[in-house]
Amino acid sequence: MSDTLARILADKYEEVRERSAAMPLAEVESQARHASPPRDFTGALCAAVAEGRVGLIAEIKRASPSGGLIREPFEPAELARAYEAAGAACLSVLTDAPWFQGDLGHMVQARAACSLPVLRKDFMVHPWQVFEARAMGADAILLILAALSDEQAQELEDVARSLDMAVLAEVHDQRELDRALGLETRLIGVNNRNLKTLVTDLATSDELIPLIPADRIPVGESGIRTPEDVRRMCRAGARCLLVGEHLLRQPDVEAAARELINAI
Ligand SMILES: O=C(O)c1ccccc1NCC(=O)[C@H](O)[C@H](O)COP(=O)(O)O
Repeated sequence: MSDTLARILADKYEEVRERSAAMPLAEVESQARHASPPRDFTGALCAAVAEGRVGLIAEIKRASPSGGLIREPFEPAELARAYEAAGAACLSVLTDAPWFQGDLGHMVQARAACSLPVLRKDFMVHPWQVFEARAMGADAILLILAALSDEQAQELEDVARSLDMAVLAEVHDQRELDRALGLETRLIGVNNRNLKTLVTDLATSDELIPLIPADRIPVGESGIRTPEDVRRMCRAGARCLLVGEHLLRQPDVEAAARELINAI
């Protein structure tokens, strides 16, 4: 099967089935509603942009389907501190285990090591995962429109909003963008990576970001490596960027993040 997203989702539904059997929804919801308040993810991005900087969402991931093993040794807390020192606005932490060697513990460690708001980067398909994310400290979740029906996306957004979490709605084509604009979130991520084929092309952002209405906040995602890539995303209309692999492959992640933040 060549559709990577479909394979990931099949595993994810099974994982959620097992985990929710071990802890009932009401229990994980109660933990989420009693967690300490979330950090302001959207506000941190807006503040960076208002100060004339790139609003960088710096990613923490050990591995990925397209990149294989990306960083070893892998120290989420150290990476979080380096990203914060560089001036990143927010963090994104992969928590999917089978495909990214991620773990909710990575998110907990990263968030505890800094004051930045943190996105739980995973394949969210059920409210149980949103409650779990908040219970473990997440300030924001990702909703991948390619992985969700309109009804699912709306339900997950409603749960996140009820917990004061931010939502990053991710799209890869115009149809998904139109659907994302039916949600209330202001954060619209344009993923340059096709999650079916894993091919990355920054032209996706050139095409879609100009179509995003001015009352939303476009976020360019994936395949961003150089200061010129950053300027290209800015020319398209996105001053907020989500960057992972390029940073994580550098020995000095702080310098690498600073180079991208200061590219405009
Ligand atoms: O990165 C992958 O191979 C991948 C495969 C299937 C689904 C999602 C995938 N990645 C998630 C992301 O979109 C990236 O982690 C994120 O946008 C950062 O991209 P990059 O800077 O290229 O690491």
